[in-house]
Amino acid sequence: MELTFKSLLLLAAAFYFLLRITAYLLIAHQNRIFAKSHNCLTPRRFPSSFLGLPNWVRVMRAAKRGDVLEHIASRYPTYGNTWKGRILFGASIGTIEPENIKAMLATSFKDFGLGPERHANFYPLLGDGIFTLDGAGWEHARANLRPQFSREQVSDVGALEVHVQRLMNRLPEGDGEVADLQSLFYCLTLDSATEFLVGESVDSLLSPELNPTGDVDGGKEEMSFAQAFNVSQTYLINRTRVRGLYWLINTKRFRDANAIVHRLVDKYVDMALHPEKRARKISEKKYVFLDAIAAETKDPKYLRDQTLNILLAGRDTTASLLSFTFWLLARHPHIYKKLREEILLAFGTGRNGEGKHPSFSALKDLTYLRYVLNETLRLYPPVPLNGRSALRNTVLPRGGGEDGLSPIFIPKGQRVDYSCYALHRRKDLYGEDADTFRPERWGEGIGRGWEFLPFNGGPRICLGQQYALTEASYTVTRILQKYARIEVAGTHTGPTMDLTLTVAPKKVLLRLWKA
Ligand code: HEM
Repeated sequence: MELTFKSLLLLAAAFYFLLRITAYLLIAHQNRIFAKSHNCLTPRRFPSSFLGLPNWVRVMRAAKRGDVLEHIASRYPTYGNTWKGRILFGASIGTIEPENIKAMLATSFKDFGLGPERHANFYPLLGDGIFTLDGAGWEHARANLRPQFSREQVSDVGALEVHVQRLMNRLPEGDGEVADLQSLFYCLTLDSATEFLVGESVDSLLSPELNPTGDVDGGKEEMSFAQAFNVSQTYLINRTRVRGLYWLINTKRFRDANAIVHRLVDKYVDMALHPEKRARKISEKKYVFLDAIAAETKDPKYLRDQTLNILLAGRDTTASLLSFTFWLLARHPHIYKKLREEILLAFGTGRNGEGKHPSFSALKDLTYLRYVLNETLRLYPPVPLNGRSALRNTVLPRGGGEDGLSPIFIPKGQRVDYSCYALHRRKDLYGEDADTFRPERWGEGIGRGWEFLPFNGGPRICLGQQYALTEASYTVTRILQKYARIEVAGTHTGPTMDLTLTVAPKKVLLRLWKA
């Protein structure tokens, strides 16, 4: 019998599919043996018709409405603290079980990573940096950053005072006048983070124009940086939502925004490579991250990637914490009053030479302030959604079976998502009033383990935790020293939260009174 080209092609295709099916069955068999030997049971199913397409549409609709965090959190009470389903064709596992998160971040750290998808998705903005790398690249990036966060560096509240003072100068002097604190906090954290990390501040709080959306836009390069940074991050989260199809979302707007962000960072990289171009001399006692890595390599792309990753970490997270703190305080006047009493007792009003500026160690003694910040981080963790990918076949300790108490099998390549937003609102962990802002609960012995994770845990725990808490404590203290009372101004319609890689309230429009 003579074989035509067409029949040869058909034969090859059949052989290929047979090989694929055999490989699939073999892997499924091995996985079953692995799961059985670890006593794994199947997690509860999250309904996923049509390969999870309707689930994905629901997420996209919630994102448009601005309530995607609540939408995701609403799955847990119905389907258990760990469930498995499908979203946009792929298998999806979600968990808010502290034991599982602890396994991914600490006890089985080597079995989990950020995964290749995160690297490829974030690469156009962040390149190869601490937020995109696993393994040796991550270890190196983290080792370079560690000296930046020594106690000596982090406790320098004098460096913060300059920027906080500029923020205060932009607050209204007349009693009962309105300010949008959210946009000011984004400028504050950008200014202080650039000074802290690259040795020179962008000084956005000195810009004459601050537009009300939280972006600064004064026509100068550094002014459009904030806007571009927001646009780029919105694209990154949208790319994450379409999973393996992230490469389809690569518009000119995304590329332009990335280019603007890169241009600003390149300016600092250039200064680090040519210190004679610096406007200000940096104290030799100070560790400046960018200068330290520039002494190690002259590769501008490497320097840009490392710097941009840490700027991303430093700006939005602390601005989110500050914004939500004031958003909540304005809605709970008795808590504002109690917190102010603690602050005035320790430091006075700081006005006309009366009282004093808070020191690093004295700030740490303010118990109620710590409770208020913890409670804000609990209800509104700045990084509300996170996840890890399995680097090899592995196991998570909880979620299997109807009672969810048995281990579950996680195959290599599987992503597991966790929501700190939902975890922090679990009623069995925080009580029936878990949705209520009640700082006093932090005096009742809660949140000591893996059920409170605003800064993550394990070897990849946030490096900037102390710096962020110091900046937030200092800023809250200085504002409360000055203002006796705050009130929500006007009613804001539409989505109340902005979710990119971090979450922040859309606006924090407040009226402020000095007396
Ligand atoms: C309230 C403020 C902050 C919160 C809630 C926060 C939270 C987090 C979280 C959840 C992660 C883990 C991210 C992941 O899994 O990919 C993280 C990582 C990190 N954060 Fe923060 N962060 C804050 C402020 C800062 C600041 C101000 C800096 C630096 C100036 C910083 C530096 C870092 C770095 C370098 C990492 C990466 C650690 C690693 O992968 O080894 N953070 N942070």
